[in-house]
Amino acid sequence: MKSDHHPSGAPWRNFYGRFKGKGLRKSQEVFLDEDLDQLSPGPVGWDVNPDRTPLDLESLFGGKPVWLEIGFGGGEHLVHQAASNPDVGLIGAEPYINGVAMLLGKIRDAGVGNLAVHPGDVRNLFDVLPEASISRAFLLYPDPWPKKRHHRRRFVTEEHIAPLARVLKPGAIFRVATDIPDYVRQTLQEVPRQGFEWLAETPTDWNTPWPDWISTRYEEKALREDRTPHYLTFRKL
Ligand SMILES: C[S@@+](CC[C@H](N)C(=O)[O-])C[C@H]1O[C@@H](n2cnc3c(N)ncnc32)[C@H](O)[C@@H]1O
Repeated sequence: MKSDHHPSGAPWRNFYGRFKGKGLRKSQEVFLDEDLDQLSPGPVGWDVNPDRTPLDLESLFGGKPVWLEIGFGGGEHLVHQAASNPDVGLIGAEPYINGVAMLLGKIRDAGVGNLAVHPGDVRNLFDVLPEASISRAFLLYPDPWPKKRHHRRRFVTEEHIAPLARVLKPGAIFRVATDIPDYVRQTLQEVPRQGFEWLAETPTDWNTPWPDWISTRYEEKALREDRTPHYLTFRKL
């Protein structure tokens, strides 16, 4: 069933138009318009594809394996992975408009061309990604929703993980980082229910970062506030 998380179904330019005068500096607005026009392969997702034709990842990335980062925040990890893995195509999804602006600056500085942006809710992207098309997914410091009555809004619930599981290839890796012990609990409970196994010793233990890790803005904040990062690795069955 198709979900409908972006009510207007408007083209991406209108999506940005809605943010004009709402916290973005003028230079960032221009920057977004110009850079998204020039960005190769450009924005993806059904906001730019209201007919929801499945994305042709072959023509987007020339047959490279495709990795997905969900909620890339300021984009530091996404650009790092794109720069370190030129033989991979990266897609990042993030509805936070200032985050998209920050990412575009980093893409420009790093000069990476193997990165596509979905400037919106990843659920809209799931609707247009072909089944078993993604080789790796990252969920880094997802919104914690600390109150018990809000736990069902967390990303690691069936609503999000079932469509993620659909688009991942069998054997694909799904990495989750969080500094919230109760988020670890819920992740270990919910993710395996959707057809994943936890690789408890990858990396060596859950307090050791992955070898290719760079810290994100939220991880830096957690460390400053004395919270301990946890790194969980799952494999899609
Ligand atoms: C706590 S921040 C972490 C940002 C970044 N990953 C980091 O570690 O610095 C969580 C991010 O997830 C994004 N997010 C929340 N729900 C999302 C969704 N459904 N699709 C895509 N991104 C989402 C938020 O906008 C926010 O930027």
